Amino acid sequence: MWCLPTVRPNVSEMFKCSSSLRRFHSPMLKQATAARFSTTSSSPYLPPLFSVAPMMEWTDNHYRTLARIITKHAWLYTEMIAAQTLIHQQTNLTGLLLVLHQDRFLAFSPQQHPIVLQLGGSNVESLAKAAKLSHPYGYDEINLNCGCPSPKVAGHGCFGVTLMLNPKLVGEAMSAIADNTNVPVTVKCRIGVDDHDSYDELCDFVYKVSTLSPTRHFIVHSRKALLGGISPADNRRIPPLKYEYYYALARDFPDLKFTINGGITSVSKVNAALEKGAHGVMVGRAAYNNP
Ligand SMILES: Cc1cc2nc3c(=O)[nH]c(=O)nc-3n(C[C@H](O)[C@H](O)[C@H](O)COP(=O)(O)O)c2cc1C
Repeated sequence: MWCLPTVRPNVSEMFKCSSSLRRFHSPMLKQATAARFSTTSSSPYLPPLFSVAPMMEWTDNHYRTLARIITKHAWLYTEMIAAQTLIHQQTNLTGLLLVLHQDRFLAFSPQQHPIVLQLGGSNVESLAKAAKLSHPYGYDEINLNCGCPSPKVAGHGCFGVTLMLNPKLVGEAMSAIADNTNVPVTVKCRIGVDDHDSYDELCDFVYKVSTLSPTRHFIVHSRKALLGGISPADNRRIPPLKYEYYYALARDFPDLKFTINGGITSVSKVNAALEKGAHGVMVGRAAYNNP
């Protein structure tokens, strides 16, 4: 049995922390980025210290170009791309970085490194093929979306956040993706879905995915998803954030890395999460609305 911390993290304490932009240009962040690139089998895997979340129709090439002017070190995620789309579009994939006008699916300018490709899908073969198709572009990491509650995504079989209900499938998919790439593979998930919201079920998901595949890093949007008809936007607002689930995962799986996501809206909150022990922090809406 897994258990939550007996003392709930004191959120107001988390927010009492000096805010300083210097942190983002600090030698610590530079070192973390350099260390991550030079990871060998003998050195431990390091997750990005700070990243900008994947956001459909928001974190496109234009936004990422702007973001990279602002920050050299933040990790940038693509919008989610469905594995099936890449397969259908494979004749339009050039395999070259700089042909953005011809290849709007995978091409990006080299300045955007470090950059993560987020895939969506649940068919193991399609995800493997999509990972293979993305290989020539040189993404720094491949991430699987296990958090999207959109009925367009989650409503069509096992895709997005509904994947959390099938950890074995996610483990197999991650293993197949890893077999077709030489970069780290990661999962972005919620803390639960509908009534499947116990800490035990979340641990079961993390345990199965990490034992069935080389996934060592989970990005945790720390609220559950409600599939019963609320909009994707409300699903990012209504279910309450439960950061205690995130910190408990970081405590209970010492061999894995976890990035915290959800409701982090300022530099001081980023720093507070890092000081509290988060391995990495991902910011979504705030990084778009106030770059
Ligand atoms: C417009 C929009 C589009 C999003 N698209 C995706 C997506 O493609 N993949 C994904 O994993 N999450 C997506 N998300 C969720 C964000 O990545 C993030 O988990 C969520 O916004 C919570 O973080 P925040 O409170 O810092 O915004 C999207 C969020 C927004 C606002």
